[in-house]
Amino acid sequence: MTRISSISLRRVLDSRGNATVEADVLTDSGGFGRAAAPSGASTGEYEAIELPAKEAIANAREHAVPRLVDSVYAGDQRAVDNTLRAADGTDNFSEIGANSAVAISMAAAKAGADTLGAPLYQHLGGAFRGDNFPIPLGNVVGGGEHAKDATDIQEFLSAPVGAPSVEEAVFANAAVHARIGDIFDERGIGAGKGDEGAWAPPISDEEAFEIVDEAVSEVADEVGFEIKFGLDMAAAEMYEGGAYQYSDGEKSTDEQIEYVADLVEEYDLAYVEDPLDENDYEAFAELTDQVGDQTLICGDDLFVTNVSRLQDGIDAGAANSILIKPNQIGSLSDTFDAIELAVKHGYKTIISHRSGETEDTTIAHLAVATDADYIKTGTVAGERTAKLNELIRIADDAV
Ligand SMILES: O=C(O)[C@@H](CO)OP(=O)(O)O
Ligand SMILES: [Mg+2]
Repeated sequence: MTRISSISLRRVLDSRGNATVEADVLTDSGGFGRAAAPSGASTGEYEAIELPAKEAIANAREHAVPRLVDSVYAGDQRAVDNTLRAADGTDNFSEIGANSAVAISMAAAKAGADTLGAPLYQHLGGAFRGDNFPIPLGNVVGGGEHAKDATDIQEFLSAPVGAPSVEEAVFANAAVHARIGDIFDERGIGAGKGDEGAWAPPISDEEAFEIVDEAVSEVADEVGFEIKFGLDMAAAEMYEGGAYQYSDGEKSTDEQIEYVADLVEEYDLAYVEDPLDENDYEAFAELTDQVGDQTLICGDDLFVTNVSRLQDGIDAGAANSILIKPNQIGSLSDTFDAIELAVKHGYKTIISHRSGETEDTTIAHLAVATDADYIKTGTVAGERTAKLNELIRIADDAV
């Protein structure tokens, strides 16, 4: 029996030192699941609403917990998530908070898996999952909203596209991160780290491109397989007054499209996330038309893991891949719906962490369960390695 017998909610720390929501779900037969909500800094305008942790917990205790306990089966994910939606009563979880909702949704999934004695990825994805692994995109240099006085572009991402195993891919990204640290030392550049553990150097984007390119090719030579790199431009954060604001001037939308297309060409980029503003489907479509056969153009703030925004993108031909963040939409069922729609229309899927994270490893299981093409979950910091190490364990059949 997987009927939920109790739900506890508490405030815990995230990696930025902010409060977030952790949920424990217990079932009649002793199944147990624990999960915590992550939190974004460069959040999309259309994301589900994160409430202050105390408020989210109080509201979920009042509205959601009584509806779930003794009534809903933890193994029945749709029922759990429909109950969360009904208890909330809004379309963006602004009543109980997407942070409470996603923590309960993920904890229920883990309790369901525990009751079955199955690993989470198998409970979510079925018996035939566990052989295919996503390519990890590793944030190695960054700035934007994740670090002050660093690059304009939010994330430079190592992409070990030729790695023969997930383990080798994870170690390749760590080697790229380390090599970049050495290059900074050689050049006398003092760099701290941003919210996700990437280097946050006080250099221009241009210099960052040159350094990341050098590090990636050196490590590729060492390990003997292909490593490319990509970007999260988080361009909605730069878009102000009808133009993209860079430290050395602004670019119109047409100039931004040309700039990104040139970067794809020059650096053979594997991936470009949010190169344009979150409201500009048309510009996304134009760029996708120009370079979509050479690289992934990914919508994060553009789609916010939301099926209706994704459908608009599909109709417009905007992007060819989607970033998937369960807390952007608030439940695992909604997350699965977005993935299913993406796959149906040939969009690649990238399961992603947030800049504020905990030691929770749900997204590693989600990526394997859904056969995702990529996972973006950092490179070195503990809350990032929690997910990367979990992928290695899943590959080793040790979860
Ligand atoms: O923009 C992003 O893709 C994410 C994760 O890297 O950042 P944040 O969680 O701050 O939105
Ligand atoms: Mg992003």
